Amino acid sequence: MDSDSIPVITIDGPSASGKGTIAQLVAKKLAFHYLDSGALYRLVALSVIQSNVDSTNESALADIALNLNVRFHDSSLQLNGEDVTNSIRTEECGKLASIIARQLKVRAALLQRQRAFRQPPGLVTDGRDMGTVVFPDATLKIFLTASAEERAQRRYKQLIEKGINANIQTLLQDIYERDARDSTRDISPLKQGEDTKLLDTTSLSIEEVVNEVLRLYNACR
Ligand SMILES: Nc1ncnc2c1ncn2[C@@H]1O[C@H](COP(=O)(O)OP(=O)(O)O)[C@@H](O)[C@H]1O
Ligand SMILES: Nc1ccn([C@H]2C[C@H](O)[C@@H](COP(=O)(O)OP(=O)(O)O)O2)c(=O)n1
Repeated sequence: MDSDSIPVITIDGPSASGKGTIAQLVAKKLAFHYLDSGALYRLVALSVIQSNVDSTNESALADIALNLNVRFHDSSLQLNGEDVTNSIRTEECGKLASIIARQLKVRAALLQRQRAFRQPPGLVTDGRDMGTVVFPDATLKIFLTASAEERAQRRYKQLIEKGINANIQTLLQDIYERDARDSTRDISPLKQGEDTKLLDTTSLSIEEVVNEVLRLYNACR
């Protein structure tokens, strides 16, 4: 099966819209592979935090991105053999990832690694530019969103459940800032492509969203 014929579902959208949750559940239902592209940017950010490399040194960050020693195993993540599953989920890491993600060399260094996840029988992947840049020929492209207030509530609940300290007002401000940074950058901005289905999940349950994505996928195969 050549790579172009391997089905891909892309789920792009702003922070805490539910992309990762929905993508993982859809991948499980279809027995497809799953790629959390945001985790790659977060791993670069974590490497910067841990090594205090200058986050404006684009070439140094591109080297880090190119040589990430990462292992994805179900829902856990190892960087250089160390479990960083929760360490990358802090808002500090998410914010730095968003700042670093504006750099062309970092994005270029992660592109082939992301595309290598396209393996039989198929791939479900979430991020900001999966349908617009990484997999432009994806079988189904979804833009998943929700109100900023709902997304702040979801992220707050999620972080507290992970034992990570959080403040709802700070989270809401972080979400507004991250939304603006990710959608106004020059390179690979977060946007709904013309061939992309909009799914506003503000008032939908996880199950309703998963069922809608599966319905859309079955309708376009
Ligand atoms: N439709 C939904 N309704 C309520 N909670 C949701 C919904 N979708 C996702 N969540 C929850 O919101 C939180 C953030 O979801 P996540 O998948 O991490 O978002 P993203 O990957 O877009 O940042 C998770 O705790 C998840 O369980
Ligand atoms: N495909 C992607 C994925 C993430 N990024 C950047 C921009 C995002 O704010 C950060 C973190 O992404 P991530 O999806 O982990 O963030 P959320 O879980 O949506 O809060 O990385 C990107 O530029 N392109």
